[in-house]
Amino acid sequence: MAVVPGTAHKRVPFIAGNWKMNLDHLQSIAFVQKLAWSLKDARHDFGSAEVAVFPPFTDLRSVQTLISADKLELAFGAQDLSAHDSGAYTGEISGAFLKALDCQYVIIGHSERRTLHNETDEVVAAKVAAALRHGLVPVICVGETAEDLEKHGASAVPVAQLRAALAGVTGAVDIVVAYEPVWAIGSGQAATPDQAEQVAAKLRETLVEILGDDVAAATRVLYGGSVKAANIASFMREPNVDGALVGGASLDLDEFASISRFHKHVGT
Ligand SMILES: O=C[C@H](O)COP(=O)(O)O
Repeated sequence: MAVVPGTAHKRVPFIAGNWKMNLDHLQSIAFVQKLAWSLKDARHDFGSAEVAVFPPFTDLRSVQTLISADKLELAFGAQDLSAHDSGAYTGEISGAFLKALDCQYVIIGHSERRTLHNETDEVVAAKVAAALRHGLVPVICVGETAEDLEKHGASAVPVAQLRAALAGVTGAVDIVVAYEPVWAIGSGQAATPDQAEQVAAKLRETLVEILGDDVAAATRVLYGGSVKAANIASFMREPNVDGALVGGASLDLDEFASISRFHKHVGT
């Protein structure tokens, strides 16, 4: 299969820690330093699994400085961005500013933003477009509520949300898709690996339809929702699950380092 521009990752497994509104900039420095040491001590192969943290906006400059000064192999991104590039949008953060801080990634459409900040599918699509405009890789979150699951089954809402998020997007784009069933987030009740795989496969089919075979084959689809060191290996065994978006467990250094080294659990 020819590798098309924008598909450089070729689905290297991706472990992403979404800190949500936790850890200030001083705590972020200590955490990232310890995480890097812990993975280095364990001889983590960053080529076989990319590890990224998603701190609050106020931490990003500190994380950038540390990663660049110490040449750490960790990636980082923001938890949101504005759909606008600049102007009178008090409190918002432009993708241009994130790019200037060397962010590679930005989470878009997390269910907490959809619910707590009334982000509609249209807003999510505008943010995806903004991320791509600024050379950031959007980590597009989709997922059904418990009610959606009961009414429509698992994949209908995530697939519809992905279609909406990609409105107007074509060609060789670098994106990541995170399937996060809302009922599994922070609940301690993760989806089963089989449930995650079924939805991930549907999401990949949707990517094929919208972006074509090559881009779909190179796009990473993550599972998120109560991922822990104890269950990561079971998700990573699924053919369409390429990593995890981790919330609570990404704040526990040993746990997150262990999730990042999921290979050691495979086959156990
Ligand atoms: O962005 C991460 C997700 O919301 C998952 O959170 P969780 O691992 O605490 O369930």
